[in-house]
Amino acid sequence: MAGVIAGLYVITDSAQQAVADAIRGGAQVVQYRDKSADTVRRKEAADALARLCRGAGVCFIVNDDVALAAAVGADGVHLGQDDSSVAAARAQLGSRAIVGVSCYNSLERAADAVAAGADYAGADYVAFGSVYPSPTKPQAVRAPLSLFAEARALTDRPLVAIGGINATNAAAVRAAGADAVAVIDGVFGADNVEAAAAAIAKQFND
Ligand SMILES: Cc1ncc(COP(=O)(O)OP(=O)(O)O)c(N)n1
Ligand SMILES: Cc1ncsc1CCOP(=O)(O)O
Ligand SMILES: [Mg+2]
Repeated sequence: MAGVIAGLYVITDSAQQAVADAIRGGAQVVQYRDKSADTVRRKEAADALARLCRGAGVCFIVNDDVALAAAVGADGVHLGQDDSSVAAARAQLGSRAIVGVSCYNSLERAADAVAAGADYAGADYVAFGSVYPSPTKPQAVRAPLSLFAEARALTDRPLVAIGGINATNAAAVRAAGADAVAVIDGVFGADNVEAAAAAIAKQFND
């Protein structure tokens, strides 16, 4: 696993071939995000993605579901406001797991997420967004790009931007201070997934 959250971070609900294409294009992190209640399908898809990512040396994160992350040996979990706490996730996944937290447009939420508790180290990365209108989640709260400079003043941990990011705007997001961009439509909505991933990933290459 690549332990670092940086560059292109793709989010998918399963498509194996497309994920392999995105990794070839330069994705460094893959998140399994599947809102389906079909637990058998979720386990099979997460298992397959975990194997793919392990083989490629790419970091694999499960969205929302700490138990599923543990069951498939994922590198970590991504938690939103409706999900488990960082402390509970760490207790289940162990101290080496990567725990990311959605902060929407809230610096206060980010400060709380990265704060260490008595027996846990806080979040490993924090995510802000939607930074642009998102085709996947149009109702998502919007976060200004100026938030990244403010967030950098409160933590050294990786800052992830999400929402409406593509090859055209990724450079502006990086320039604003994001260490990684989490992308669904801008990669998996493209005719050529590998090329779309490469066009975003290369903007983080220097
Ligand atoms: C990297 C990353 N950032 C933000 C989110 C959104 O998480 P959340 O707010 O819990 O919303 P859902 O994705 O669960 O609908 C994410 N998944 N990944
Ligand atoms: C899960 C999530 N949270 C905020 S925007 C978003 C979806 C991102 O998808 P896209 O890259 O297609 O805008
Ligand atoms: Mg969530």
